Amino acid sequence: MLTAYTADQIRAAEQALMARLPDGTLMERAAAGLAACCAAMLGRVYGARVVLLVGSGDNGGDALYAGVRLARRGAQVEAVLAGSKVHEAGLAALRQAGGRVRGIEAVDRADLVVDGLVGIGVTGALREPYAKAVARANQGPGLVVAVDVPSGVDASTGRVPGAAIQAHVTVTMGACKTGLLIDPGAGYTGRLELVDIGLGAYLPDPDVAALTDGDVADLLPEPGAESDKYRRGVVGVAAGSEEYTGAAVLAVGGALHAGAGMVRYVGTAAPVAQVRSHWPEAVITELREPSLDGVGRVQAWVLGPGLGTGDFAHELARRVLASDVPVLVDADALTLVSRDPTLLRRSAPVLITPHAGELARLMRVPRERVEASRLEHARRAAADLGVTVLLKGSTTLVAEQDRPVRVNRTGTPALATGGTGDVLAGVAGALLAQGLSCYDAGSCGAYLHGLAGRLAADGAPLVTADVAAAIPAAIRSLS
Ligand SMILES: NC(=O)C1=CN([C@@H]2O[C@H](COP(=O)(O)OP(=O)(O)OC[C@H]3O[C@@H](n4cnc5c(N)ncnc54)[C@H](OP(=O)(O)O)[C@@H]3O)[C@@H](O)[C@H]2O)[C@@H](O)CC1
Ligand SMILES: Nc1ncnc2c1ncn2[C@@H]1O[C@H](COP(=O)(O)OP(=O)(O)O)[C@@H](O)[C@H]1O
Ligand SMILES: [K+]
Repeated sequence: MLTAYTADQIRAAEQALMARLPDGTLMERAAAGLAACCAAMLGRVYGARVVLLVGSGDNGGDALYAGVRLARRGAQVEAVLAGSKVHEAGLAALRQAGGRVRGIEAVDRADLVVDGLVGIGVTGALREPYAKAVARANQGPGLVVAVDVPSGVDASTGRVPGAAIQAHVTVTMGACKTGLLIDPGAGYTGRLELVDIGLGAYLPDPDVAALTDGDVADLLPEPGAESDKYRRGVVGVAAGSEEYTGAAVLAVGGALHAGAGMVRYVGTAAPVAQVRSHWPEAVITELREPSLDGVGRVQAWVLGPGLGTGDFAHELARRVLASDVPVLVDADALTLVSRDPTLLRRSAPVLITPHAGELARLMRVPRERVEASRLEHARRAAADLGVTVLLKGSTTLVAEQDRPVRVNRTGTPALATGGTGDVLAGVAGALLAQGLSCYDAGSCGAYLHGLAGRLAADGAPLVTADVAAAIPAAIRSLS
């Protein structure tokens, strides 16, 4: 599990650790790790042009001391001092090692730019002259390594209120910061490198966490010798309509490939015909009325993809949500729920799977506000609605009250294509039916969906149905 922390959590841990160590030890460790990463990025240090962007805090100190180490290995190190003050001891050490102070134009000929403008101490949008320095460094020819956090990214939230460094690599000290995993900040981070400065024992419970292959492999249920199709979990899919038949096919496809013992599909004539021809293994009930009578027992429902938002869909949604099993609420069912919040009054678990626009509608706020503060809105929706929230997007989040928000890191922009959300609903629904909690089903579902998206795309545009078909390969790739 990759765990991440807010700036306040990191500061508290650093203070506890620092109290036991001689002054300067942590910065020394940070600088040593940073210099090693810089050297690896450069390949050859001797003769390389390294430009340090130095702000007025300890983030600048890290950059200066890393610069000292690189200068001693023969790099030509230049420091651009952008702050109202500077870490004086660091600057003196750099000068002694042969480093020089230069103007911002130095970035135009840098092989490597080290962004030490600001780290966890940032407040609000970058001020001048930092913002101009950032714009110039982003346009320059050199590789860019961010110290601790790309300057301009809020370490605790991932918000980017103004200019920010676009890093190729971010070398983060002691522990990962929340803002490096959450968009928009995650999009500025590049590859993430963690330098161990000995903080581990002092860290509290994480703010957010990202699953790894091993975590997902451990969480996924494995059928045992005593399994039968009912014990493995039956997932009900209430999706599709006369107008939208494809969503039903994709959601059932996702569920079938994610290990459900059986999929029961309910829908009207047109989607029933499509589901029947694509998936002979699904057990189908054709609905003339919005009723679940005679459908048979399921362990979890997937409700909503392509369902429509008329009276028929509303009544079907009401009946599904009146059941006593977990329900995944997606797409059109989210529209129904935002119109009629009483639908969510139930005691069994609910996993909602909105994208930013759907969550904005549910929370009655502008979409841009959700996009800018995804973490805050996912958390707030989980608390206000009393449900588990899977907020889709370039980094998908799974929020549940009193748990670290799970961030999915397997996604790929190739998934930004019609119908992939329907597949995800089926996959996560199948995991719910197999007994995973909403929190685990949502986060493992997003993880497998992302891996499957990568496998299906393999460097080219993907066809959505291939994402469902690639779920078994994604599961195999975990071990
Ligand atoms: N503590 C430790 O043990 C360790 C800490 N470590 C390192 O220290 C870093 C934290 O250092 P920190 O606390 O000095 O804060 P930091 O991020 O340098 O920024 C503060 C300065 O930024 C400025 N500033 C703020 N907002 C701004 C804005 N919008 N636009 C422009 N400027 C703005 C503000 O300047 P001022 O307004 O005072 O001129 C303030 O002085 C941490 O990220 C890690 O790299 C590691 O070495 C490991 C050990
Ligand atoms: N840029 C991106 N990077 C990674 N994943 C993405 C990106 N854009 C969209 N996705 C994923 O693609 C899926 C799209 O789902 P959704 O918005 O419901 O679309 P649809 O309704 O067409 O199925 C979600 O799982 C989302 O997380
Ligand atoms: K920085």
